[in-house]
Amino acid sequence: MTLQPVLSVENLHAHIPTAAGTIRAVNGISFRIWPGKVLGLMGESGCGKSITCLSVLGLLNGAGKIIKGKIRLKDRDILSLPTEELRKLRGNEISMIMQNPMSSFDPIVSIGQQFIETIRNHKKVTKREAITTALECLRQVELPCPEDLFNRYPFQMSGGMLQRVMIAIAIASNPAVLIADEPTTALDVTVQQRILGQLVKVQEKYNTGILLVSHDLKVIAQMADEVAVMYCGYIVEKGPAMKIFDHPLHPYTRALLASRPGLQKARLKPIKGQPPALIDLKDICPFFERCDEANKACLEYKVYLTRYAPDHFVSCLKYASNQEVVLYELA
Ligand SMILES: Nc1ncnc2c1ncn2[C@@H]1O[C@H](COP(=O)(O)OP(=O)(O)OP(=O)(O)O)[C@@H](O)[C@H]1O
Repeated sequence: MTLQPVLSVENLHAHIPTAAGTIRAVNGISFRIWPGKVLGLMGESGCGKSITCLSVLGLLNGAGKIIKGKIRLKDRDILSLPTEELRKLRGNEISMIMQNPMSSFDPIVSIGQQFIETIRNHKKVTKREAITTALECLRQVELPCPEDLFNRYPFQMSGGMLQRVMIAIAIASNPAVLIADEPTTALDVTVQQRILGQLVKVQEKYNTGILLVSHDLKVIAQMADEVAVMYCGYIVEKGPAMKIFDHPLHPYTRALLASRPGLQKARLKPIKGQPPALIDLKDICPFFERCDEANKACLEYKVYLTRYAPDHFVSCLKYASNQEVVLYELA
């Protein structure tokens, strides 16, 4: 039997219309998530990571629009599903854990009530069955005294505890895919490690495929099997985590690794300049202005993400063969 990805995203474009112009937030990205594997999505702030997650979850909600592309959850075409079907899918086969757990809970409803309602929104079970499932899931994420937590309100819990409740809610449906957008950013290091440990348990126990978004390279290095590096709405490099961290190819990936506290001991070197505005982004290599290795040819040829090794992809003229580049049309 051939292994099927749990989620596949193909040539996804998502734009945000604003009064000042169109923000090209996601520009033709493709990736797959495999059962029981973690894809780490990393890149600077504003590069389109969250808009990618929201697109996959069908939660752009009018703020943005998917212009083209395909998103498949196993063999279902998510983009063609009616809103109600998509809502059922969310919280069932595809679950999410967001950066700020406090804003994901209703402050005036107890944790237990919110947990039970979420379960019963997606499954035809009695209240008693929902309580049993909820308590079991809270125990799985090693929260002490789940019965006591049931009666608490979100403000009576720490960020780390709420994040674990979010994971408990996410696993209640045994999801095929879990989208975790900066799940540990707001937490101190000890709590962060506990949350990451929980995610690994979910991944192993349920064979869940995880899309893990983080700007923390250590988190990505610790968790990801594969990594996609995003810049200005493009994936500029993609491959096994070991290759991306040990032998990065794209000048942006190398600059990003050198600029962030991560695994290397060398002194941090900030990336010069700023990313270009995504409003009416020009159709040239988005890293051109900041790249130490750029030359005139970068302005003449367009390079797509191309295969450098069987499992390693990069979009940079340096690595492209003649067949893989296209002359820009002169304006
Ligand atoms: N609701 C919105 N209205 C207008 N622009 C938006 C909106 N949400 C995101 N953007 C813009 O879309 C682009 C991509 O944003 P996105 O939130 O996906 O980036 P990100 O990589 O997740 O950043 P961060 O790491 O800071 O969360 C940015 O230029 C951002 O300013």
